Amino acid sequence: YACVVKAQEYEFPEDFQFGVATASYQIEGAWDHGGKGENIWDRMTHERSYLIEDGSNGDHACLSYYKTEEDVQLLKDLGVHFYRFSISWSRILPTGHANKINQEGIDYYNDLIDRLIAAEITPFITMFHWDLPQPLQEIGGWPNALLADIFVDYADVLYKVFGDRVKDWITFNEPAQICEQGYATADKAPAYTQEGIGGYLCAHTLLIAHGKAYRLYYQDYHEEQQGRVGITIDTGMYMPADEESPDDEEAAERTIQMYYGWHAHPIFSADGDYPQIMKDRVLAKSLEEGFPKSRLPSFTDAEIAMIRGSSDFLGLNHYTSSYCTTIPDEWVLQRPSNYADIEAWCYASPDWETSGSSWLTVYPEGLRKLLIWIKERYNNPEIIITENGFSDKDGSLNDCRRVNYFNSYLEQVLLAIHVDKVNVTRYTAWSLMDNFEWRRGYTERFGIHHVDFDDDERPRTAKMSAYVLKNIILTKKINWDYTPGGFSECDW
Ligand SMILES: O=S(=O)(O)CCCN1CCN(CCO[C@@H]2O[C@H](CO)[C@@H](O)[C@H](O)[C@H]2O)CC1
Repeated sequence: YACVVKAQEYEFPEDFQFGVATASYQIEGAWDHGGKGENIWDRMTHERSYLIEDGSNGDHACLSYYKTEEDVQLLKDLGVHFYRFSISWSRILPTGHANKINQEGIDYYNDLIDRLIAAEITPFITMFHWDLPQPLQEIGGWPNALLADIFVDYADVLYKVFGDRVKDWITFNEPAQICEQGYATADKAPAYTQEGIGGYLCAHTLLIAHGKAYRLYYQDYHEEQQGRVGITIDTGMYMPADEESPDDEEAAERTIQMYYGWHAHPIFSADGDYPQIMKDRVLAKSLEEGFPKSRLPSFTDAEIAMIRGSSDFLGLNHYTSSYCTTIPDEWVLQRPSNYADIEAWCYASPDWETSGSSWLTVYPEGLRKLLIWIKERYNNPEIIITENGFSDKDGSLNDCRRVNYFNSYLEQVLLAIHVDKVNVTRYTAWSLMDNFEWRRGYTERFGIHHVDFDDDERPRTAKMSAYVLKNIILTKKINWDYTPGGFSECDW
């Protein structure tokens, strides 16, 4: 095994940056305070609480809306270079439309931004992390193409009000979760089941919205503000179950192209537009199902050109991977769906360590393989890992398994940088603190700080992983034998 390179002798480059991430609905609370309007997660968790594992919601969450000073102190103690957080659209524009701007909402984010800058921490803002204003859902939500221009109006307000101090923007967090889970598989708000249709219409609007928001920045703001605009797209690494099987190889490639390429190819590929394999397969399936045309909308040539290259970095959320194989015909869903369009069966290896989340198993090498895949397919873009993290259910402060996850995945980042020459410039750990984990409520914890949700003060307590991350940021190295004071040794 001499060839197994231990990444321990590698260091993170001098200018490599570390940060942590959160999202507005997951941490802020104050759901109806400070002039904020209702969003689709408020509505869904209030009206359909049975969809949330513990019947909870984000009404109070971590009460971060009232704890800016305390949370910025946590970030200072960690020594992070940047903090990735998201803006609640309905806190800035309560109806979603730019005709009514809520000054209290602006004041809240200005206070956070100014405190971060005073602490020499770069604010890294996500404009949209799933919390769509409810009135916009009532005119159809993202499947309504008109939402693209309404989103651009929102982005315009953000650039104008915060752009003098905020130079790092992400338009959308995870189009697949917003669209396929929001409008097709019902795993995310607004939890519709327009399988094979809702997700495709939603993502079509989102890609146009993203492209237009990017072009607006360069048309009206970049010259003066000199910032950057990107997008965050999530994906696992999909690998053939049997490396010798061409069918499995094809199933894996089809999956990453039609789950990840769906959103990444229009922006980051040389040609732009949806992946050809996706256009071909969805059209063929649609005609087979009796549709007069493809369920996948098509871009005009002008839209393809407008969206192509519309990102200054590639934001990547990665947690886990899968092996893929083709599914037997009898397994193929007899109804339209993205899943049936892909027609692959992907699963985690039983050998991989599990976590507190059913979908998250630990396969660090998957991250390196994915980084190489992106480098080769999208001409070596600047990659910012905008989320990576591990969940448990017990919230233990002695979170050895989370430490193991971070050390192992960061080792793969080091190998990708030094051996494979992938241009990764930043790493963001999900999450700064335990928070509202969507339909899992508070039953799954991703935080490097524990939050006591039974205490009205929502006290934050640093877990061992916070100290380990702090040490990595300080030393720019992975130190497997580092045990912070006050914690018992991990048995690896
Ligand atoms: O790769 S595989 O195909 O084998 C399995 C993929 C399963 N998906 C991956 C993306 N994930 C959304 C992550 O979602 C992100 O992660 C955090 C933790 O969930 C959330 O709290 C954040 O808000 C969100 O940005 C949902 C589950």
